[in-house]
Amino acid sequence: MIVGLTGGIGSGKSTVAQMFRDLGIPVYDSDREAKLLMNAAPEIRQAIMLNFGEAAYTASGLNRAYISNLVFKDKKLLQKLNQIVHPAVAKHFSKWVQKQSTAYIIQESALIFENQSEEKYDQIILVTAPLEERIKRVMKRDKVDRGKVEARINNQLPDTEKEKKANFTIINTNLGKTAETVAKIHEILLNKSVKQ
Ligand SMILES: CC(C)(COP(=O)(O)OP(=O)(O)OC[C@H]1O[C@@H](n2cnc3c(N)ncnc32)[C@H](O)[C@@H]1O)[C@@H](O)C(=O)NCCC(=O)NCCS
Ligand SMILES: Nc1ncnc2c1ncn2[C@@H]1O[C@H](COP(=O)(O)OP(=O)(O)OP(=O)(O)O)[C@@H](O)[C@H]1O
Repeated sequence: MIVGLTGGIGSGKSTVAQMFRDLGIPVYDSDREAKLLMNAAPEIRQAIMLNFGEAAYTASGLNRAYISNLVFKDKKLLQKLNQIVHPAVAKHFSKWVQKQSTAYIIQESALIFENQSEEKYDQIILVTAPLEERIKRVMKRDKVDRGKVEARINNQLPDTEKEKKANFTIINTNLGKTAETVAKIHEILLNKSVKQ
């Protein structure tokens, strides 16, 4: 059974993902794998340099600050980047799935609803938190200004839209409560996987 784990920037997806890993569930981190592929796959590297210029890479690899400065204020460029990266991630994920053997596995991705890819999942878990709290968390975590966080939020759907489509919503404001909710969802998913 394939479970999607999504939520806007700073909602706490990675925090929740770690809680599921602690329960023994494999989690595929799409952000992380996208970055690895952007560095390692020659055809992706080439396509990115062609569209974003040589400055897209430095000696140490992908120049994330340079690319994010371009794409999060220009929807066409973001679309271009997504077109290059997302199919490669999807292919890599399919191979990864085949190697797993637990009752269910999770794909963590910020963009399940934005990409209209909900059909790929048997169940979808949404992580939410109040907008202002999310902005503050990311400003603190990444040491960036409010504008940088808001630019990304502007390229994501509002939680009100996502809540309608998710099977489970975790309101992540208190870590203890979040862990309790994760444990409950885990039990439900184990039950569902038996019935499948
Ligand atoms: C632009 C890049 C280089 C910036 O890297 P950076 O380390 O600053 O951010 P990171 O990848 O950790 O993303 C953090 C958050 O930004 C938001 N975000 C990232 N990519 C996107 C996108 N294409 N559209 C909307 N929001 C996005 C998400 O909330 C994500 O969780 C990077 O985000 C990227 O390569 N994005 C395109 C690939 C992608 O879509 N990844 C996300 C899911 S596969
Ligand atoms: N309930 C919480 N209370 C306080 N801080 C939290 C809580 N949940 C997560 N955080 C912190 O907020 C920040 C964002 O959380 P996390 O990285 O898990 O979010 P994310 O949704 O994966 O973000 P992104 O979309 O940027 O990858 C982290 O520094 C994390 O430690």
